[in-house]
Amino acid sequence: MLNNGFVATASPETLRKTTLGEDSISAQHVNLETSLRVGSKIGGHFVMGHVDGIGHLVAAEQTATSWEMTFSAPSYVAQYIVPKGSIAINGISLTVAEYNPEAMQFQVAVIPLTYAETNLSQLQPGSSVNLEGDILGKYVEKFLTSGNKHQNKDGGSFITPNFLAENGYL
Ligand SMILES: Cc1nc2c(=O)[nH]c(=O)nc-2n(C[C@H](O)[C@H](O)[C@H](O)CO)c1C
Repeated sequence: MLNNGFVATASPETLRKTTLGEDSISAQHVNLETSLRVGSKIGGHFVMGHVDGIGHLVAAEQTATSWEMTFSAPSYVAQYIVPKGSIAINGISLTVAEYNPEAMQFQVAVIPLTYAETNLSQLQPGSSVNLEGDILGKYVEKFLTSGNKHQNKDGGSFITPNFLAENGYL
């Protein structure tokens, strides 16, 4: 800890996967958030801080009530994006307004509070951002692709597409 801040160590994995590894990172503003307390209200979705990959701002358009920002995402992040689902951009919990799977681009509507409090306001077309897909999608993917490894006491798999659909995951 310093008097006016703190120092963090970035591992090689972090430098590989996030914008912290880019040459242009120095002197940039960062978004800070204290950890969620167990039992407190959740204002967005579960942001783990585990960045999956880097995306880019494609375009930003100011409307009467928000900034509509379009981002591109690499395929390994795009696979977790669903319309009206959640995504973390630079650690900010945001709702996906629209998703274009062919272009691997998605849009978010940034409200004035978020625009004022985060570094989204400093992005220019082409700026890189850290993307984190919703962890719920990662668990669903794991269960659906892990075959019969997850068995109930009778040897059958209890996680089936029907089970997930009935419980609101699909
Ligand atoms: C789920 C969610 N979605 C949006 C959104 O679609 N657009 C937006 O501008 N803000 C959203 N927020 C709130 C932001 O996460 C919050 O304002 C910032 O993290 C600053 O605290 C949240 C929590």
